[in-house]
Amino acid sequence: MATHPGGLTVDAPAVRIRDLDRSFGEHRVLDGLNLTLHKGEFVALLGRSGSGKSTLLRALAGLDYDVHGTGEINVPGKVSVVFQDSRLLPWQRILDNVLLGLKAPDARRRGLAALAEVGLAGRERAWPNELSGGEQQRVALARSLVREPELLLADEPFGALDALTRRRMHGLLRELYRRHRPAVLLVTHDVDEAIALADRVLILHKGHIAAEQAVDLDGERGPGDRDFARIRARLLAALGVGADDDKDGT
Ligand SMILES: Nc1ncnc2c1ncn2[C@@H]1O[C@H](COP(=O)(O)OP(=O)(O)OP(=O)(O)O)[C@@H](O)[C@H]1O
Repeated sequence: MATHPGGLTVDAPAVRIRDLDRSFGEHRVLDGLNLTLHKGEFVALLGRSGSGKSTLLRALAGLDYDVHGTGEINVPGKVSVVFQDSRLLPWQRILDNVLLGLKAPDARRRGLAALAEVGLAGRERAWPNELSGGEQQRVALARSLVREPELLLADEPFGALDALTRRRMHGLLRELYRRHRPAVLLVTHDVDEAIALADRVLILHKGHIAAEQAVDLDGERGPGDRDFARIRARLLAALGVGADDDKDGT
């Protein structure tokens, strides 16, 4: 908690990044980047291929061992990460994958509850290779949620799924978010996915956050909706993409 000079108490943000630089050798990828995420806020990050989205996510997750960098990063104690591939251990059953490294007296009960939440009740003894790609991503979400993160980092979590499965996963992620309320940073190439899921969309360009767009939509969010189309057009313009070029995202 922080206190304003006037005595008003406000929540500290979930994420605060100041002047972040990250370079691979001579190649500076992030350049004076500033970013704040509020507690319980769902933010999507768009940017052209190679713009540094994964580099930023890895910096937040504390996984950027091979990068030179400076800047200030403040994240909460409990951070979970979901990647494009589920990264399940093939020799561990589903429940053991969910509980990996989790030390809690009621871990098993929590693991089973998390599996039920992602629609995999009864599958706890299955092996990862017995599950479809979409089901494996459900397990990855359960593994993240069972840790009750204050910040969920997701790097193209649905990028490898077919369109229908992806839409189902959107509904699931939004529902899990509504119930657990972590702050979320979702990296995606897909403008429609960003609008469908996030409350704010950021665009990473030339090493910093070059544009931002609030998604002030209520209820169901579909590409047929007029306000959805308005936000989409703005984001595509900020990305420098013509609306007709974007059939496959950025
Ligand atoms: N380990 C590394 N060594 C050297 N350069 C790297 C390394 N990882 C990333 N880069 C470079 O850093 C830049 C940003 O990469 P990054 O993966 O963060 O981009 P991205 O926006 O996530 O791209 P994409 O959308 O294609 O996944 C790229 O030019 C990439 O080649």
